[in-house]
Amino acid sequence: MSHSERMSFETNALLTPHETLQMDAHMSSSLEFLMENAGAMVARLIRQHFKSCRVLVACGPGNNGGDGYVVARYLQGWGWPVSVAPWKKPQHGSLAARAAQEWTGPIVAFEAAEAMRAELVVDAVFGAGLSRPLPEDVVHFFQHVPRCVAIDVPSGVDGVTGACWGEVPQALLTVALVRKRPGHLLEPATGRCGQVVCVDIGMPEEAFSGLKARYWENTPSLWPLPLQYEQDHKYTRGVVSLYGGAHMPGAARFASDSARHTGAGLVCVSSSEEGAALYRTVLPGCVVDQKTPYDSVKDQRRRVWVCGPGLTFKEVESVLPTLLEAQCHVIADAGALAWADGLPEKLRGVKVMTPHLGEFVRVFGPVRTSRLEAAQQASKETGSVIVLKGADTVIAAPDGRTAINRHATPALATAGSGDVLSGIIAALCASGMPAWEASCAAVWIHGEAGRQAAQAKGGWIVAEDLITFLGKARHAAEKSQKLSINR
Ligand SMILES: NC(=O)C1=CN([C@@H]2O[C@H](COP(=O)(O)OP(=O)(O)OC[C@H]3O[C@@H](n4cnc5c(N)ncnc54)[C@H](O)[C@@H]3O)[C@@H](O)[C@H]2O)[C@@H](O)CC1
Ligand SMILES: [K+]
Repeated sequence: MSHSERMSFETNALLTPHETLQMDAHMSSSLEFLMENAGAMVARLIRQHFKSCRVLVACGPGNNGGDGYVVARYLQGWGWPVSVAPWKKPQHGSLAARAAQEWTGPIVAFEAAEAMRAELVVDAVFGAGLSRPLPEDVVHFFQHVPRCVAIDVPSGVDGVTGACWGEVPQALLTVALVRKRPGHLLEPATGRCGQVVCVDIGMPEEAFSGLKARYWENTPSLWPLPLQYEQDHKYTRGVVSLYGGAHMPGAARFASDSARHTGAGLVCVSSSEEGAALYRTVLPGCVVDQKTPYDSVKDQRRRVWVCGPGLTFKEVESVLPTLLEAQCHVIADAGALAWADGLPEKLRGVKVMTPHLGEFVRVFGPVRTSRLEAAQQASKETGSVIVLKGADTVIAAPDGRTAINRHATPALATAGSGDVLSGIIAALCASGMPAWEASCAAVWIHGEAGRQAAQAKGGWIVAEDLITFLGKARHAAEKSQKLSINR
């Protein structure tokens, strides 16, 4: 059992609407208590973030609306001027209907004019499970809202994929209940959520029984990094190999430097005669040879390979099939992805693929669902871990485990940054981490190095800067892991 499976629903696990329904079914006798707590917590957060002002709570017919009625009651109890605008009344006898009955304050029409009169609107129309386009009148209403706080998600956000069912409200603050949802971390929803704060509503532990987390926010508690030991030598730390192209040597240089700075014990670079002469001068810390891939893979220590950075179609063709035949652990990027143009089966056996969206589409075809689902599907079909890069990098494993990374910075958008990431993944795979955990850890460390470099350099960095911060970034992850163990 992997570390993440044992963790069940730790705080970085993300809840899908389907899992929320399962929990609710489990906790049917406590739902009223949970709704009361949810409403009270949202009201408290509003009190923390805003001064007393005219509040309008927009309530839908379901439990999201139910939470809204409770929020209204608490704010009014603290002396705030509050009205409720029901979009549709809750069904008679439902939990939300009971919450609505307890609201004795003003009820106004669900109209743009009312939204404009308010100073703050609470969006309690729909929760994260909405599966149809937002009704026109809801869109129109929220176009006139001054400041908005959303319960669960801004209405119209798909809680799993982060897709928006039309023009969703722009919230300043979104209050997640129990755990965040995948959609909170994925674009375009993230941009509509504002600050996302997760609150504890007193959900008992037993509600999680039988549930197995499948989505996580990418944090260091998800992937234990190997420690350093007194007895370590370079081979226990791990060997990373790459094939260095003769035409674009910079990419292989970034990948090998980054593997070394992340902790690989040894990096071996194989190349042609012409390439090897060049790599010997620019990579003094690496073993450079002119071995054919066929000869290289005979060395059982050279199991982990980066293939693709800086390679032409012909070079990939001459290396990758041999590596896959020998069942090496291949991290495929750049040229290797271009080589598979429209034919993902050519990459069968690759451990990790690291496409950005353009490369992903080139290999797998247009994304017809969401980026999240497309990455999951591609991972399932190919058996490879898919690292779909972006501001919200998705790391999907063939068994369905999916991490979403927000630990990054726009400063990473610089040439060579992807080569650095493939080197980090390789170093962590070579140290013995399983492919998905290594990929998650690498994406986090890459983001942390970017943040540290950007801070040190005043915001604008190049790939070389990133590499010099990798050791510190790995150390930051280790420190954070120690803290979470001690908690
Ligand atoms: N276990 C938890 O995490 C808890 C969740 N709670 C709340 O429960 C919410 C989820 O409640 P629900 O599952 O009732 O979902 P919603 O509150 O989103 O309700 C959806 C309702 O709206 C109706 N609807 C959607 N589109 C419509 C349309 N175009 N025309 C007419 N009706 C339409 C649906 O048929 C459904 O009845 C969460 O968002 C959260 O606010 C809280 O009450 C506390 C406990
Ligand atoms: K909402």
